Formats: sequence, structure tokens, C-alpha cells
Amino acid sequence: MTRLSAESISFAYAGDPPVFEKLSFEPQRGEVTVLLGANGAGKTTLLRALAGQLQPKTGKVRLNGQPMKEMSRREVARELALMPQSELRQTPLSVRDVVRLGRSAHRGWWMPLDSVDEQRVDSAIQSMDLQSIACRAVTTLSGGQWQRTILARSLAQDASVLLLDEPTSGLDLKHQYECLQTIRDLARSQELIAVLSLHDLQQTATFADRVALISHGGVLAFGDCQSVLTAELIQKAYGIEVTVIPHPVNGRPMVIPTGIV
Ligand SMILES: Nc1ncnc2c1ncn2[C@@H]1O[C@H](COP(=O)(O)OP(=O)(O)OP(=O)(O)O)[C@@H](O)[C@H]1O
Repeated sequence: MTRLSAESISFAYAGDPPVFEKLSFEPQRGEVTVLLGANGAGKTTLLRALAGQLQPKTGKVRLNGQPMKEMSRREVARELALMPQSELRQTPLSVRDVVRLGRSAHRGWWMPLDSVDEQRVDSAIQSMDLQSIACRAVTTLSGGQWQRTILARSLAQDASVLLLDEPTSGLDLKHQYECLQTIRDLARSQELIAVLSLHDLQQTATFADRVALISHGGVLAFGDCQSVLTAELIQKAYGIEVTVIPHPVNGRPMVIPTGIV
């Protein structure tokens, strides 16, 4: 049974003040947890710490009870996929070949893929609506098509923990919603832990099962949308006055900025 937890972790980049101090956080299986917070609040840093890419100065990140720093990169990659906020396209591989790289955690990058791997690759390509461009070189893609390709690579990894840093940035309206729907469906049907950073509060209210509001070096609030998307907490985290009303269609919190504090 997959578990991921940050236990009282503190982290600072060299020579800088701490990004967060004694932060504890445990996203749940089968749920989409959205990290919200102002620019520079520490969402990317937290995702990278949860993925074992950054080592906290104090405290522990544990994956299935094991301290992550004791695990090899391959052990972590079999369980956990991290989609970065942006990634350079260095070689003109095809879309399909980039998505295939998601299978290397299971096969090793030097081993040929088998039919199960290829099925996973097909399904990830379909989930991100990439069939019609699967043979194109990634260097020729638009920004949104490239974003969907690296998302598909993360899905092909078949990990039980998905950490996605602003997965919808650069996507058009339809693909934003399809992407979030896919992630939510996968989290529910396969009992995955899905943690996403987002800036869009409407998307958050629509798709998040739980929200962690990151501010001032810690988790300011953690709970369902109703309890976190409040005018008071949003103002504290973002420094802007808002009014929160029920959405006229789905009844979820709708955050309307009313002024800069
Ligand atoms: N490689 C780095 N070296 C030094 N400082 C960094 C580095 N990366 C991020 N920071 C700093 O750490 C803090 C948190 O940055 P982080 O990228 O985690 O924030 P974020 O919440 O993801 O922001 P955004 O919403 O703008 O993407 C910021 O003050 C940032 O300037």
C-alpha cells in the first residue's frame, strides 16, 4: 500500500533563507491533492523534495515507510513519477520514443520494450490525445503538445505516485480539463497518490480532493476545497482580497479577486 510523507522537513538553497521549515505533509491514495501558493512559495521545491531530488536539511521524506534518501533512483522511479515544470527538448526523438522513456524505470534504458510496455505507452499516448502526432519529432512540437508529451511519459512510468508541477500550464482549455480529468480518474481507479501544483483556483476547485496551501515556509492550510478556498486563507497566502461564492454550475467555491491588499 503506497504511502508518501514529509515529516517535519526543512529546506534551504545554499546561502539562502529556508524555503520551508518543519513542514509535514501526507497526501492520500486515491485522491488528487493540489498544492497552491504564491510565486516563490515553495511548491516546486516541495515536489522535488517529495521526489527525492532535493534532500531536506532536517526531517525525512518517506516512501512506503522507507526514508527516501536510502532508496536508489531506480527504486524510487518504479514507484514515483515527477513531471517538472519545464523541460528542454534536446534531441529530435519522436513523441512515441519520449513516452517510451517512461518505461526505463521498469526495463532499464538499454532493454527492448515488451508488449506490456508498448501497451502502457499506447495508453499514455491516448490519454494525452497524442495519437495523431506520435511520430513527430518533439523538437517540432508546440509548447502545449510538448507539455502533453512529458505528461504522457510520466503516465507511462506506471508509478503509484504522480507528482506534477503545473501540468496544465501551456495547455488549451479542452486539454487542461482533459488532462486534469485523466489524472483524477487514474488516481481514483488505480488508487494513486497524485500531487499537482496549480495556479488556477477554478481548476483546483473542480478537480482537487484536497488542497495544501503553501505560504510563509509551511502548509498554511490542508483540507478539502470548501475549507481551504476561503477568502481569509486566500488573502493570507496571496495578499489579495477576494470574495468566494458558490459556483453557479457545480456549487464549488468560486474565488473572485476584488482588490489588492
Ligand atoms: N535552484 C534554486 N536556487 C536557489 N533558490 C531557488 C532555486 N529554485 C528556487 N529557488 C527559490 O526558492 C523559493 C521557492 O521557489 P519554488 O520554485 O519552489 O516556488 P514555487 O512556489 O514553485 O513558485 P512558482 O509559483 O513561481 O513556480 C523561491 O524564493 C525561489 O527563488
